Amino acid sequence: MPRYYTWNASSKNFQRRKQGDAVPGYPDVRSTDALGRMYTVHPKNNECFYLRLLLVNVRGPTSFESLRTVNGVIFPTYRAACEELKLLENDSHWDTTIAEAIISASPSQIRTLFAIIISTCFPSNPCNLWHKYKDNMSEDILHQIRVSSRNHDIEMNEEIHNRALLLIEDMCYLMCGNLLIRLGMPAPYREMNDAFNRELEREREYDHQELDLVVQTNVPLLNYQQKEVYDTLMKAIDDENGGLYFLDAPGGTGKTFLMSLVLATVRARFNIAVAVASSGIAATLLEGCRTAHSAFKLPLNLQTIEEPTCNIAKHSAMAKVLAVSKIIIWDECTMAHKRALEALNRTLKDLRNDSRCFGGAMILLSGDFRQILPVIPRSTAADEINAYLKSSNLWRHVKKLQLTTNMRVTLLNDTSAEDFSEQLLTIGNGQVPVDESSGLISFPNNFCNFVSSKDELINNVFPEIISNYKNYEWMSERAILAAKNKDVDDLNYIIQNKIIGTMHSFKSIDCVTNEDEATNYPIEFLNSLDVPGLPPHNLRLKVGSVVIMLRNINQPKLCNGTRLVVRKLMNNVIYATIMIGKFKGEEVLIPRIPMISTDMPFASDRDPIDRPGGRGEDDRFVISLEVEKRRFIALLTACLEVLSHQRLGREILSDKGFMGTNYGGRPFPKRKRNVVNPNKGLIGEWASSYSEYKTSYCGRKLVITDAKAYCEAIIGAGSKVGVYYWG
Ligand SMILES: Nc1ncnc2c1ncn2[C@@H]1O[C@H](COP(=O)(O)OP(=O)(O)OP(=O)(O)O)[C@@H](O)[C@H]1O
Repeated sequence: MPRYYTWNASSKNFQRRKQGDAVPGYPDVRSTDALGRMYTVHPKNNECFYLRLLLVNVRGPTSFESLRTVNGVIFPTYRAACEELKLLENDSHWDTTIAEAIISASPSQIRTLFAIIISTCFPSNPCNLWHKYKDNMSEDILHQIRVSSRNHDIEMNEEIHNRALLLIEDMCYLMCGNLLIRLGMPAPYREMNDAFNRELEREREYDHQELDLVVQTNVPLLNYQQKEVYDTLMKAIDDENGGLYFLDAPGGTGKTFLMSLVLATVRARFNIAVAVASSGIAATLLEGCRTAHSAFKLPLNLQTIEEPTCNIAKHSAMAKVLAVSKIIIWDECTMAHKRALEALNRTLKDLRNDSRCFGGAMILLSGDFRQILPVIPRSTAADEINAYLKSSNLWRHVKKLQLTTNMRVTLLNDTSAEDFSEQLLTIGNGQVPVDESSGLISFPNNFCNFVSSKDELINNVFPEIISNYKNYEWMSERAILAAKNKDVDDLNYIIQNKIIGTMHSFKSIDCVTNEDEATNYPIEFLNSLDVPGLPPHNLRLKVGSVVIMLRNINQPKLCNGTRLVVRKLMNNVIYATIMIGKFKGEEVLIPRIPMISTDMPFASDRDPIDRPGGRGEDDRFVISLEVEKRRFIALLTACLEVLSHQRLGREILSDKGFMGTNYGGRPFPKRKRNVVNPNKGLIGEWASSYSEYKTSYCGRKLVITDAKAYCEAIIGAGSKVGVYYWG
């Protein structure tokens, strides 16, 4: 429109341009290269909002009617057309999700899908869904009853539905810690089966004979070091004096083997042993293991709380479990924030009414500090060091146990594997010389096969992918890791194109949860953001694509890091087969899931999966972007990082009212250079003169590397500030 027309403010209409280039064939028409900008519309302005949504999503519409036409059907309203195009979230979505699933899924798969939906997706009327599909979710129970009673005339009844509800409630309790009644569902009738004691029962319902057999078979296999550690731990458990132990062992030395054996020994004696891990994927390696955050109900914002505690009520089932457990094992603890361990310490003291360290409980930490330290977004190396376990006051109580013999190498008897493991240890121990000018290290020549291009890398890792991609065993053995999301996207794109089949596109539905902010954040802007921890707005998948879950939705089966291969793609559900771990080969259904990013001031909903390469293909569903005023500094950081268009950045900031050439009334400092905040390191380079900052910074996207620290350094923490965005 602006190309051919200008707005006449006095007559309030558009008029043809009088200036500009002549348009061949139209003597009176002139055009310019002006770009049009659509007004943002508040969602309450219903049809206008949906019309705008269609305008930014439908390509090449020729009329308003063609905008409302989807797959040849003309819809009566813009809203209906948006719904058909899956641009809007609505409650019927969950209905269609289950309707799609029941075509080919088993009743137990449908129950799991239903439990995931009501635990994580918050449908407004879960009861209706239950009543509509309860028969589909109970068919296997009816079948079992018919077989066991040898009576095929038994019909579906309340008792059978109740059994299905009990199974769903158990799953929901593990997924989100809530009973069905709290999720808007009818409460199942439990006789002796008190829901409160479920947690305790779960920790006790192991096959003790099987565990005994594991212990008898594996204890004689332990090598000398492992046996020594095993005996020390078992003696400490028997003495019941508690203690904090750290099993320091590099990869392959048999940590998992040993810890599994300790867990089996304690559980075989009808005692409780709690196993947790810092990451979902590590949790899949130990029997009955969960993530530490979920089991201990740790706060998510550990970085900002000085003295956190676990969110476990003293009379809850989990409190009982922790109070009577003989040992608590925490795998990959080296990735945990020190405050997580401190929170556990405080909570255990309280729950066990014991002022000793960890309330006198026996804690076994395991991990390898050569591997990944706690990940703290937008932090410096110093922040990570400050957050890791060794900098906690509790560390002085640690009794160290060590394993050094690499069992993988010993068992394989492979000298090249031995060399590789030694090289890894040398790097991990910091013994490889660092190049002083670049701060980088060089790999030894025989460290690995070096390649010169992405194509060569792909061909080496995925040779003959066209004929091999259906072989899940082959696919599960290989992956390419990349440090940057952009590289992951590029690699995924190339690899997916090599797979035969139709590419399906799953687009997220992004919105601001606070409707008042809706006009400040147009949907196309939200779509353009690439938020850490969330899948891309347009997730493209093929049957055969390898994906990685980004969220723990059904631990330990479906957790952050689980690799799956896509078997079937439907509009609302993905059928996938688990490729690794204890549940390898199991088929699962993954619905679209609302996701809210805690990493940024955005709340975003997307499906949690990742493509071959590393980051994880999620099909994201709804991104609700929540911007809180008190977190606007973080938003600024986000804007500075993600906006590639200066004008857009400038407008957003000015729309919010934090635009200006000074900060909180103070003039912009011009004289300092390389300002260093003692806590944050270098936070930005300041110009020495007005003309220098005008010329050298003009048009740069990332003048400020850490907006929060920057603002705090200038006018103090917590102050209201505005950051001028030069453009
Ligand atoms: N004593 C043992 N007897 C037989 N096999 C063993 C023994 N110890 C370890 N293994 C085997 O060696 C391999 C490596 O052990 P494990 O996975 O427990 O090591 P890890 O220290 O946990 O390694 P990572 O840190 O890489 O996960 C496994 O296949 C395990 O079954």
